[in-house]
Amino acid sequence: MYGLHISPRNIPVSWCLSVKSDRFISYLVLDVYSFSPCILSQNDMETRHVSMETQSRNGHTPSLAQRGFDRSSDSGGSSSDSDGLSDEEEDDDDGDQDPGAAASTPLAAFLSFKQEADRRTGSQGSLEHGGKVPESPLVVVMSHLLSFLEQYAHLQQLQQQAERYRSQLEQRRTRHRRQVRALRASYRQRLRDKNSVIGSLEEAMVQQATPRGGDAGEYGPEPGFQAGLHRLVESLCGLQGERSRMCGELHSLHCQLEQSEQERHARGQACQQQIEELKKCIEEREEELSRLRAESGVTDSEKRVVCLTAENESLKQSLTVTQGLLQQLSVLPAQSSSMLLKENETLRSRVQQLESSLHQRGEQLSRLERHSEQSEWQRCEELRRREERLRELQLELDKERGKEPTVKYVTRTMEVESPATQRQLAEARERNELLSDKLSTQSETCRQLEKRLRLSDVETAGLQQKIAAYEVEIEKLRRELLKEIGHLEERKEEAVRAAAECSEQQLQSLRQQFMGLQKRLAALPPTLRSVKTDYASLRSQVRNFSDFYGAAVAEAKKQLSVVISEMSEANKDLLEKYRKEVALRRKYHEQLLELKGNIRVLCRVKPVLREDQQGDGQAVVVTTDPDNESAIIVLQKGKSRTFELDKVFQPQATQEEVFQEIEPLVTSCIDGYHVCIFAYGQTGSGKTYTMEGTVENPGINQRALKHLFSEMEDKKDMWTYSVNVSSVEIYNEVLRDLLSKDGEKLDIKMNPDGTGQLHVPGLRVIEVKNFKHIKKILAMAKRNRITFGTQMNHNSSRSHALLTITVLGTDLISGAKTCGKLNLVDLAGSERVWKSGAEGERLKEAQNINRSLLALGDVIQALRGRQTHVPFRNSRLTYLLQDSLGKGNKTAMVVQISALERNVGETMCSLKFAQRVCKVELGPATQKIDRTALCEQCS
Ligand SMILES: Nc1ncnc2c1ncn2[C@@H]1O[C@H](COP(=O)(O)OP(=O)(O)OP(=O)(O)O)[C@@H](O)[C@H]1O
Repeated sequence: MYGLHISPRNIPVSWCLSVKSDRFISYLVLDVYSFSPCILSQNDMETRHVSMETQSRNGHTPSLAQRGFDRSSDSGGSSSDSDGLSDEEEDDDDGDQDPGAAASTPLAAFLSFKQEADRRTGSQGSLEHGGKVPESPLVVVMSHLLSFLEQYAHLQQLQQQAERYRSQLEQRRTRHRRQVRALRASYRQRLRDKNSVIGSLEEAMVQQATPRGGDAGEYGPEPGFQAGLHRLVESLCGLQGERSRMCGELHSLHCQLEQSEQERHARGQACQQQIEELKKCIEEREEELSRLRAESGVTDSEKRVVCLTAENESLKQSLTVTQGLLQQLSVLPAQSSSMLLKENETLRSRVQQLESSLHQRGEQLSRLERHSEQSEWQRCEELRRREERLRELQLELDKERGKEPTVKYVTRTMEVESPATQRQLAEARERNELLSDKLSTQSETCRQLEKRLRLSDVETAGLQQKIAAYEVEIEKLRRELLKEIGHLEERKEEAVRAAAECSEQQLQSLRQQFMGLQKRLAALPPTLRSVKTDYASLRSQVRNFSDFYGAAVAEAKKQLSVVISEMSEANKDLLEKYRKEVALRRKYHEQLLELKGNIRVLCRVKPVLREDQQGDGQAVVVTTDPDNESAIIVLQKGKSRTFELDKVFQPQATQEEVFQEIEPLVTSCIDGYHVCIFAYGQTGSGKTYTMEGTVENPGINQRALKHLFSEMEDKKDMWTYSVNVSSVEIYNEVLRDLLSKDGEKLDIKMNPDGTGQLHVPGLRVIEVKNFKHIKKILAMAKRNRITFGTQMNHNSSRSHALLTITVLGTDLISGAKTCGKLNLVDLAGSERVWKSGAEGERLKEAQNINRSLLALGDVIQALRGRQTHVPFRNSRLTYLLQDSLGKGNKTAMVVQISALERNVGETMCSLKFAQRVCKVELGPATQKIDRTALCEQCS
């Protein structure tokens, strides 16, 4: 176990932090005066305790750091008094400044002690546990604190070094001052000597220049002149000696300078070495810090989190196992299983809660880690700034060194130019003062840094407290979790126990069931025997039943055949009756038609359309009588005239209503009659609309064919039919096939078989199978018909169109054959040439149309007058309709009229024509039926 306590017990002037383990106790002692840390083992502390007690009894309280720094402070003290020392003494003093002195600081002692402790811990741990002993977070914090202190000690060392350099600088300055003083004195001396020499020389020169009297002057030098010369020679010799002495001095100064240069160089190297060491130390610290962070500290918390997660996982697994167990025990009573499920749910939610709280704690830890990282980073920053400062100091020092040659130069030139030397001296002083100022500011900076360090210490302490609090909390949580796990384990065991009990009960009940089944199995053989006898008797019964069943079926068949024969007889009677009924219906139908007249004339009034409401004569002059379906009244020039026809359709009459009226005629075609239905009227009165109609609202043609096919379908049990279709147009008295693409000109000829029937060679006749087919044929015929736009009709049919449908029927029972023919004719519009404005080709068309219509009128007239000769051959139209318009045929004419005043003339003409037709009697219609053989005339 590790523990931390602050013990002011035996050290009244220092704070003591002790790291206590099972094996050893280490003390970190912080001197309150010098703020210098040192590490002591237990023995050291014992010794120290004794010595301090002794010293405290003597009334003296020494500082540990003071002791540790005795040497450096001593050297500082000696340097402060070095002003009065000689050069030799100063050199000795400099030589005492050992760059490796830092190794003897308390911090170095601590480091060596710590390494020793680490080594011992490692060896002991490996011996005891055979592995690594995990470091407590407290130890990690301690080591962080110590690394702080270590760096602080480095800073102090740097300060001391700076102090040393300052004192050295001061010494050099004093030495230079002394040298300058000596030089000045020697210079003055030499000046005096020179002045005296100059004075003696001047005297000599004056003496030589003075004219001498007597012979003595002419014969040899005077004794004064010789003495001056002698003095001159002497002074020259003195000057030479002086010069050589000065050279010697200069040489010695050179030597001194070189020596000092070398010293400086050595010191610079030492400084550099120290800086390198410091850097290495910092790197080591950083590595150690990262290692610690990886192994302990933050990782420790992470390990705990991992540990808790693993525990959580194991809990989850146990929960899964419990769930599996619960599923296996699903046979347990519903109540207990639901209870277990509930418990399971609560346990799961509890585990989730714990997981979430763990997650929160993990987050808190990570926040703390971030915070500590931040403070670490700040510390590193601080360290870096200090390094930079140190570098600056180094640079300044180097600069100072670089200034030496200037001083040398000054020394050299001092001999000749004294004022210049003085000026440089003054400048050097100023620089010195500036340097002093800088030094003072640096000292100030150092003090500030100290302050900051103290603040960071306080912060570290706060962080340490926080870490401790978090650890306590984590420990609490861990205990809670363990408690919860224990609780869960108990519950799980209880559930397992309950499940085991329940399964035991189940086993018991199963055993009982098994015993019961065994008993029942023992009682089964006699039952099986009785069942076997029953089965044998049943088999024999079944065999007898099949014989009985065969006889019964044969009897039933006989009875059925008798009944069927009776039924078929009855059916024959019914069929006969039905045939009679059909014949009767046909007879009545024919009688009805005969009563109505053989040519039926219907009138359809065209409604007034939007396009008709243009121009003059828009008044409606045609009216119908609602009480009389046969009457139509036309108002012309103030006079009204009533026409009586078979049927008059109102303008609003539909296509279906019109067809209903002629439907009996179409039906008679199936029965072998020749029927002709044609539309007559002025151009644009609605003939094509009535016959062909539109796509949405088809006219008589399409509806008649549809009706034919529907009738044939109804009679298919008794009759088979084949339907052939052909279509021609008569344009300008020329016959053209509307179902042929080449549009070849056709001719009407007598059938060479001698029956007197007409026949058109080359006409395309198409057999139609169903109604869809006929639609296509009608569309083709419509496309091929010639139409042009006229003043009366934008899409006027300029030809007579004839659609011929031949229906050949065969009675399936009697073999009788019928041949009916239905001619559906859309006549070209009658028009007044002057009114339609036709000319050229249109005029020719109109003339032909009118001519053929006139021929039709003539035929009608002849038929009406029962003339022996009917002029059918006067036109192609009448010639072609000969077998449908003649006697024994059924004909219906739809007269189309316009109700407008402007067409009243044509309306009158049409109605007059219709009335004439109305009076035509064709005689009773004859059925074209061959009861013995094929209908030759129709084939
Ligand atoms: N009962 C009606 N209801 C609605 N529109 C009609 C009716 N009768 C005729 N029309 C319309 O009147 C116009 C002329 O009719 P249609 O072409 O049938 O006359 P037409 O007598 O055949 O003329 P043409 O002899 O010149 O061929 C057509 O657009 C047609 O749709």
